Formats: sequence, structure tokens, C-alpha cells
Amino acid sequence: MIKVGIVGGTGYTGVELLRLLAAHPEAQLTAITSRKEDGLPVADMFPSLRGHVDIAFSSPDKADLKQCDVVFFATPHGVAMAQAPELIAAGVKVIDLAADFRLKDQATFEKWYKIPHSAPDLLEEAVYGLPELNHEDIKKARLIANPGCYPTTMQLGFYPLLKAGIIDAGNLIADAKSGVSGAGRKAEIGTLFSEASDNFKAYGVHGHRHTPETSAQLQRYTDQKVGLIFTPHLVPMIRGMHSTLYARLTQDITNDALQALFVEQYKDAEFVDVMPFGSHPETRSTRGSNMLRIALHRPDNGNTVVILVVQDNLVKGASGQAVQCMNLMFGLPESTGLKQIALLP
Ligand SMILES: NC(=O)C1=CN([C@@H]2O[C@H](COP(=O)(O)OP(=O)(O)OC[C@H]3O[C@@H](n4cnc5c(N)ncnc54)[C@H](OP(=O)(O)O)[C@@H]3O)[C@@H](O)[C@H]2O)C=CC1
Ligand SMILES: CC(=O)N[C@@H](CCC(=O)OP(=O)(O)O)C(=O)O
Repeated sequence: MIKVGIVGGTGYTGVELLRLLAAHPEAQLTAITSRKEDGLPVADMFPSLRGHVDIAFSSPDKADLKQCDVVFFATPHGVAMAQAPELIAAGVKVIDLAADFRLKDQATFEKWYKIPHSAPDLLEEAVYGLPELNHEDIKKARLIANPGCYPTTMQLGFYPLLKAGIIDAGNLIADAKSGVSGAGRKAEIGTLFSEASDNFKAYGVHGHRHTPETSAQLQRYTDQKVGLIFTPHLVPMIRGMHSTLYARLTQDITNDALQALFVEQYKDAEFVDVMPFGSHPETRSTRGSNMLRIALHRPDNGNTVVILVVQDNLVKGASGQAVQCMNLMFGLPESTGLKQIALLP
């Protein structure tokens, strides 16, 4: 059994990790931290876990994380970088759901996250945890930088076209919508029911930290200079993410050939569903599951491809993806414990 620790077990990605790992046949929940709930049985806070999780929260300074084989950090940016060096030196694998190790360039990280990086020596070693594109490196990794939720949709949507060299990489556009759980469980005015429900708005239009993350990753796959305009929106639902991506074709290609590119690229990807050309994927078709669905469109058969991508921000956009990485790091089949079918309605 893989002994698992979770730092930040009371947040939304933390409890999602608990839901997935409690049902994982090879994982043993060993330490779960909370600064505020030290000693409280986990299932007292989350009754959905009664009968499945029988340990209590412990404060991060008391939790013996070094006895674990892997520790997930489901914490705000800046927490994992403080503890990862010691854990890794002790032979513990680390999976950070925050952004501490996602950007290789320290200055870019500090510019966007406005905190000094305390473990820059680990930036080079960290492996970006997007299994569909980084499978082999993840298997060997000691430290995983789990991708942001929006960047997962943007990368998996643009990648086949970029790799084929048939789009203008300098003019990528992503118009994306997230459910409110994307902002986490912490108390904030913007996520109050009366602020976020029956309402719809864009945010971060002049610049969002997921733009440099996505651009830096996409840049690995093309010689052209990547240019990305990304506009996130908050939609009045709890879970779910819908990204509408636009790319300009630079070569003649039929719709069948476009579709074939995506089908071929993801034929072995258990968690990417390339739907029939012209489909309209719904966020609820991924709710609670680790599946990401993609559908291609070509308005008026012109030179713009529209790529629709949906996922559950808490599963494929965060905790499910992190468990997928754990499976690879420990030599397990990638889908172990991740076969949940989406909830409908
Ligand atoms: N929500 C989402 O859809 C996604 C989130 N992420 C990223 O995952 C991370 C977690 O997000 P989310 O679960 O939404 O956040 P939440 O705000 O819901 O939870 C944060 C958790 O971190 C703990 N925590 C906060 N500060 C510290 C600290 N200094 N030391 C130790 N623990 C701390 C909190 O617990 P306590 O106060 O009890 O200690 C809580 O359990 C974030 O970095 C987020 O950006 C990534 C992709 C998607
Ligand atoms: C709706 C909402 O607020 N979403 C979050 C993104 C969540 C995520 O992926 O976060 P990290 O990259 O910070 O880990 C945001 O836009 O800040």
C-alpha cells in the first residue's frame, strides 16, 4: 500500500483527494493536516467520508509526513516550497497542487505570485504533471507540479494542432469559464452565494497567472513564438470548467483530417474523450469524474478551428490529475481508483 499524506485536507481539492484516495485500492491515508482542526476526525467534518476515512486531522507541525511514501500539498501557493526540500531529501515523493513548481523561471513565478521562491533549486527537477503529455517523466519524478485547472484544458485542446504545425501559434485565444469551487473553500466575498449565483462575469482579463503557465508549456511544442489571450469567467455553478479555444489554421486541411489528428493523439489517453466532430460537450458530462472531453468545430468551414474542452475543475483540473500522477509514479495502471463515471444530472 502507498502511504499517503495530504497537507490541506479541509479545502476543496483536499477533500476531493480524500474522496478519491479513500476508494483507491493501493492507497492508505496516513496523515491529513489542518491548522484549525487538529484532532477532529476527518469524517466529522465531511460526513460523506463516514465509514471510509477513520483518521483525524493533525496540525501540520505535528503530522509525521516523513513516514509517508507520497505527500500531496492541497494548499495555497508558497506552502509546498517550504516543506518539499526536506520531504524529498527524506525519500518522500511530493505532488503540489499549487503553482510553486509549475514555472521553471523563478523571476516569472515571483512576478505573478508575488512571493519569493524559497526552493528555487528544485524548479529544474520538478516535472509538470500533465500525464497525457509528460507520461514518461512523471513516472520517474520525485516532485510533481500539478497543472492549474484552466491550463489543463488549454494545453490538451491546443496541443495536437501545435504539434502538427498547422496553426498560427502567435494568435491563440482561450475563452474559459469555471465553477465557483475553482476559487477554493476559503471565505471570500466574491464567492458568497449572493455574489456568485445568478451572476456571470469575466475576471483577470488584463492578465491571469495561468497565461504564463500555459504559454511556457505550449512553447515546448513549437518553434513559433506562442501568443495566448486567455480570459477566465466565473459561472454560477459549483463544479465544472468549459474552455472555448480558437486557433487560426495556416494550412489547408479537411475536417476529417483535423478530427483524425485529435483521435490519433489521444487514442491511448484514458481520460481524454475526443467526441464526434461538431459535438457540444457539457460540463456535467465530467462532473465527479477524471474525464476531459474535447470537440472540434470549424465555423463556415473557414480557417478558424474552435475547440471546446470540458472537465471537472476539481478532478481532472486538480485532484484526479494528481492521483493519475501518483499512479504513474508508483508504477500502477494510470486509471487505478479513477474510473468514476460522471454524475448526471
Ligand atoms: N479549486 C480548484 O479547482 C483548484 C485549485 N488548485 C490549487 O490547489 C490548491 C488548493 O486549492 P483549494 O483546495 O481550492 O483551496 P482551499 O482554500 O479550499 O483549501 C486550502 C487548504 O490549505 C490549508 N492551508 C491554508 N494555508 C495553509 C498553510 N499555510 N499551511 C498548511 N495548510 C494551509 C487549508 O486548511 P487549514 O486552514 O485547515 O489548515 C485548506 O485545507 C491551491 O493552490 C489552488 O490554487 C488547482 C487547480 C484547481
Ligand atoms: C474560479 C477561480 O477563481 N479559479 C482560480 C483558479 C484555480 C486554479 O487552478 O488554481 P491555481 O493555478 O491557483 O492552482 C483562479 O482563477 O484563480
